[in-house]
Amino acid sequence: MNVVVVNDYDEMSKRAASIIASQVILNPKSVLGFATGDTPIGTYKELVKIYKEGYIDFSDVVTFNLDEYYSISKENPQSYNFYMKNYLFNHINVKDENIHMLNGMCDDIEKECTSYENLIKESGGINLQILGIGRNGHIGFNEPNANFEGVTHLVHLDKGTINANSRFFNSVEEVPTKAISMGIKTIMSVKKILLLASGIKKSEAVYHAVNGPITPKVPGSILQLHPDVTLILDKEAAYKISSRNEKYRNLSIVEGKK
Ligand SMILES: O=P(O)(O)OC[C@H]1O[C@](O)(CO)[C@@H](O)[C@@H]1O
Repeated sequence: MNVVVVNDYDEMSKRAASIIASQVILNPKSVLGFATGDTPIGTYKELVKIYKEGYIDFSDVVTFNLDEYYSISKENPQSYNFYMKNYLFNHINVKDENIHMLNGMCDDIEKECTSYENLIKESGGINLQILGIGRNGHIGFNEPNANFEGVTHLVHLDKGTINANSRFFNSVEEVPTKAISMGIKTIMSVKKILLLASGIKKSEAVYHAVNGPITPKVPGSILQLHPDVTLILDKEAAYKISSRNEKYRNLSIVEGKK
């Protein structure tokens, strides 16, 4: 695992956006995997900025998203479909037909999951997957005790995740209790992973993902077995790995582009 520590959220976002931009510049037909949540919002804003400056062309890029709440319509402002349009897709020249998002209102979940897996395979596989990490160590919506062999499937959300995500809803009762998510096996089959984490609340999860035993109790720990993972952490998210593990004690702070 390649661990990069930057000062703060803004630097994390700029650095992540420049990695995604380079991927697209080097391979305009890239297949990108996107995440949602608070963490990548700044990255998407930076990416839109780079696009508006004329440096990147998304017209041949294909996208897949990690997950979607079940059952929620794509027009619902709490949906990840809405989020992606709002923060990214409405502002860049990615083609609608190249955007793939899970349908949180599908009638047949099994069919939805199988066809999503097939679409990923037909696209040639994901070149670069952006990941966040939950406070409980989840990646995508693969909650603790997730099956490491799992592909896209219906997930029952953990109480901790429901509570953490209630900040996006009017009340905790409104948070969906289920979601459809790429599985751990789907995530592990991508070519390159960029995991972003910011803030002290992520510090424990990051520590266990990077330094702990590889265990379904911390789904993110499986990433230790992936051949090409870069973590971009701000100082707070890196706090526990750098204070508890000699190997990471002297991680240098990489100055982001101002
Ligand atoms: O960035 P946040 O809001 O802390 O969420 C962490 C992770 O949880 C999810 O929202 C669940 O999929 C991810 O998209 C995200 O990376």
